[in-house]
Amino acid sequence: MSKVLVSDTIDQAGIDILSQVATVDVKTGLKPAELIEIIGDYDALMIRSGTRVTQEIIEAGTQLKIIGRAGVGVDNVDVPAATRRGIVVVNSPEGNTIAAAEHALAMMLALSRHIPDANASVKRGAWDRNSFVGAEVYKKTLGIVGLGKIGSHVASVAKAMGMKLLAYDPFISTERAEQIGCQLVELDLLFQQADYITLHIPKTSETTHLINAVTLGKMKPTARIINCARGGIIEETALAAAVKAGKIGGAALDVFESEPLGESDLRSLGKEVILTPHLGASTTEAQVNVAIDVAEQIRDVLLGLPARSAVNIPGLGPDVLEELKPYMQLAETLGKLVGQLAGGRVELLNVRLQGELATNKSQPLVIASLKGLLHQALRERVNYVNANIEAKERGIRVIETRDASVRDYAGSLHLEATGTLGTHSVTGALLGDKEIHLTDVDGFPINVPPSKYMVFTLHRDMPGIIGKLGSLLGSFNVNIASMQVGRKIVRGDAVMALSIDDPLPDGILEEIVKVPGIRDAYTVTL
Ligand SMILES: NC(=O)C1=CN([C@@H]2O[C@H](COP(=O)(O)OP(=O)(O)OC[C@H]3O[C@@H](n4cnc5c(N)ncnc54)[C@H](O)[C@@H]3O)[C@@H](O)[C@H]2O)C=CC1
Ligand SMILES: O=C(O)C(=O)COP(=O)(O)O
Repeated sequence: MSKVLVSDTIDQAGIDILSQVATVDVKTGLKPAELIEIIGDYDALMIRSGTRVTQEIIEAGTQLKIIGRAGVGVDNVDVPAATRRGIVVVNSPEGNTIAAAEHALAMMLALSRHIPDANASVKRGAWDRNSFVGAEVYKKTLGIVGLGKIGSHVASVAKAMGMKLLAYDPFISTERAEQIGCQLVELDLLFQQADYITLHIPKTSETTHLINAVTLGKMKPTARIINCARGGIIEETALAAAVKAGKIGGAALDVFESEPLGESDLRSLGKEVILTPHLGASTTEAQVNVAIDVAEQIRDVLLGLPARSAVNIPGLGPDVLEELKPYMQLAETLGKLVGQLAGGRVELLNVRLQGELATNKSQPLVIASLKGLLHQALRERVNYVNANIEAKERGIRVIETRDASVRDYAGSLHLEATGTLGTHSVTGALLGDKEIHLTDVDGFPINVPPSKYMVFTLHRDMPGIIGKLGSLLGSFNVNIASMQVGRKIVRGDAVMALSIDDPLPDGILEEIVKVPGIRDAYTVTL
């Protein structure tokens, strides 16, 4: 039975799902050294933001197949290191969207009305109404940095509260922003005009310290900043200094450069600064959502199925996956076949999407083709996660082409591999009930479903050759399940595809090519 380590607090609903397929150990608060010591026993690791999954931990996780982040941000996981090792990293992109957006809105209102300090003063026994006169958000300008899932929900609620919305997000269109009721502007303009600035971006090299002494200087002295995205987007010492000097109205922070927050100037600031301990996703609803979402993906991957929200398998979102799954199986089979026909070292793989398939996303099909191609060399060490990297490291160039005009089948996939021993090509399509069929080998039309063990020959189309091959294989006790010949012209060159029940015993290929008329023979395992 597989073993899963849960190293941060997650909802029981997730544990229940994992327990269907694995032994689950919940061990929270582990020190890095403790995690390194035990991770080698586990097939999967489930975390939240509390565990830093470093390269060292990934390398110690020799059995690891998947790292599941029960939440959105994967900045605490060394994703490139996981990818190199072929470990899938999954998250829950939508499970806590509402929780995080509502926390940002709550922070904005709490900041405007001094709720935390007013509450504390009443609890201390005071009745001080003068110190806590607030400001309305109605008709104020909210600047949203990052108009993704959380930023968009913040926008729709803020709009309903009568706020004017500006947004900065270089990756979304003006139309999309307008749909949400936001005016897309440059960052400087947003900084200059906003009364409230809320951050909903990932932490990347571009966004680290996006809010610093210089950018703070561009804001209104009354502006209030909310960060429920990631610590480190704001330079905390610069922010604390700006608040202290009255250069900025205030800030509400849920996330910090280093968590838990240690010694910090922020702690000593007054009612204009509100701090919460990374609570954005901490609602009952969100925790159930993310735990189920990620536990299901871990379960699926441990059962050998694909994950729907893998962050390190490009182009493999749930929508794409559902539609392309049968074609990915086709691509992988064709990749295995063309790799074995090509033999030797493959230097170039041409992946051509034909017919209806030409309008589809090609990336997952290229990855699946490469996975198949590299299977011969790497066996189960190659997967959807590392196929691209492994191919690059082996110097395999990949060309993707599309040809919508090929109409032999609704949609077909053509792979051509060129290597040290020459060029081979195969084409396949899904027929009937999505059954894989090989429809072309080396330019010769055939129509056979692939089987585990196959033999292909290139020969001259002439009487008697099929009989000779049949009796040769019979004499070695090789049972032929099916046989088909593909030819372009009568008595020209032809290809024969044979399905056999067992692997071809050693030494027989050499006998096959001795049959007069047979020029080449290949045996493949699919
Ligand atoms: N405080 C908490 O507990 C939580 C924090 N988060 C964090 O909130 C952030 C946003 O999450 P989602 O909305 O789900 O992500 P998302 O991926 O839906 O949206 C992020 C948006 O930021 C934009 N963006 C990327 N780089 C940018 C840049 N340099 N400048 C401006 N915009 C940029 C993207 O185009 C995208 O539209 C993430 O950092 C996530 O980790 C998420 C959930 C809970
Ligand atoms: O989902 C995210 O990105 C979060 O920041 C939530 O973090 P958490 O799961 O509460 O540790």
